[in-house]
Amino acid sequence: MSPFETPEAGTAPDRPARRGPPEPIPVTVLTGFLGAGKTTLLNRILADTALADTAVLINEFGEIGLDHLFVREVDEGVVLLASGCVCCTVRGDLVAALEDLLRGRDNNRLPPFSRVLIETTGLADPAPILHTLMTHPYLLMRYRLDGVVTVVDAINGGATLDAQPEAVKQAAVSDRIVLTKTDLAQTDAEKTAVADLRRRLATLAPAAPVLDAAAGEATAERILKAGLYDPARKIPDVARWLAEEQIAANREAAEGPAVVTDPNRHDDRIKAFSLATDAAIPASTLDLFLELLRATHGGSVLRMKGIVKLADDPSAPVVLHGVQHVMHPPSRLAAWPDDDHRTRLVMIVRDLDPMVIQRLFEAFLGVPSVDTPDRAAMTDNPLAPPGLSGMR
Ligand SMILES: Nc1nc2c(ncn2[C@@H]2O[C@H](COP(=O)(O)OP(=O)(O)OP(=O)(O)O)[C@@H](O)[C@H]2O)c(=O)[nH]1
Repeated sequence: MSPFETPEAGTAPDRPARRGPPEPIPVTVLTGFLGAGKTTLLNRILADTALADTAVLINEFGEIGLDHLFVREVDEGVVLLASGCVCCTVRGDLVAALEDLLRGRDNNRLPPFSRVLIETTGLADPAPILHTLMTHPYLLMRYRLDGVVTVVDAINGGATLDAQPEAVKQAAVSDRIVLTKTDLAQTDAEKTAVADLRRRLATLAPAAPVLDAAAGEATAERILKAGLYDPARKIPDVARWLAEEQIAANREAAEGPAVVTDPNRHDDRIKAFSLATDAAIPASTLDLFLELLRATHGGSVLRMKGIVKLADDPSAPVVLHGVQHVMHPPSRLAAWPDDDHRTRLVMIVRDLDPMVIQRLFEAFLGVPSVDTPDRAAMTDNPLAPPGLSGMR
């Protein structure tokens, strides 16, 4: 009997029932650079009843994960992968999480799911993830890589492709590209930049349709069910990246996995860290902190997201999203999404010492510290960035 065949309960052992292997479960990888709009898209498509039986794995970069709080109806089908990036530090966790999902499904601990969606971190190099899904012997028996959906931010996308090689890879391996934030392109210059970005994406991923999220094109039906992932339909670089992964996998098999525990190992220039406080923050203090951050270090902050306890109503926290130089309008939640009621800000910065921001944050909160200017010294300073001097 083949290892895939199992006798039906009650059948005579000498006449095993002929049952084929279970249908492999399609896996979709949702990727895209920091803040491009992956979680927003995930929420939108999970609301589609056609995806009610989807298990979701979320990978986050940073010491404190927040994304899982914002995915609608977090239930036992949503698994938060360990801190660190799924493409390097937690590749083993990805395999373990996928195995665990199957076990849960097989022993009825989890509801039966018929699709898996993996949201990668914004910094993920997709090649190792795809390589794992396409070559791991056990995963191959029960799962099949269905497709890669890459989310690209229409406003920041061009600059991101210039500066971040991961973003180029994310676009090049995609089966579908979801272009977000086209609604924010208002001026002629911004609209021209979006048209340039579309041309660039067409060169990087010639076979991938580009779906405009703001125009309602990114429906569950259109972005999932891509068929079977086929590296041959991608630009030649993709096959090379996947081949490099095979070399890395062989080395790992020979020498054992590299022991990496630092979620910041991804790129020495990029650091993820978090700020947290119990204190309720006055809205004006938060505004000033964000304004000073933008004015002084805006170019270095790739991503900022957080949940904030405001002094006016500490029971209704505010969710903040900053993506490079764009600060998205904050939204107010009716209640805290989990038991942790502290303000938590996750920052991902490039070429900046996290301590600089940590001190700035503490100065605004009024935490005394040696060699740190207090808030008044910054805001009343005639040399303060425009818009800040004289503000309280
Ligand atoms: N105007 C507009 N805003 C959008 C759109 N898509 C996403 N956003 C906003 O962009 C911000 C970041 O979106 P997220 O979905 O958190 O981005 P992400 O890719 O999951 O972020 P990371 O997990 O940090 O990489 C949020 O404030 C969203 O509301 C869009 O099409 N238009």
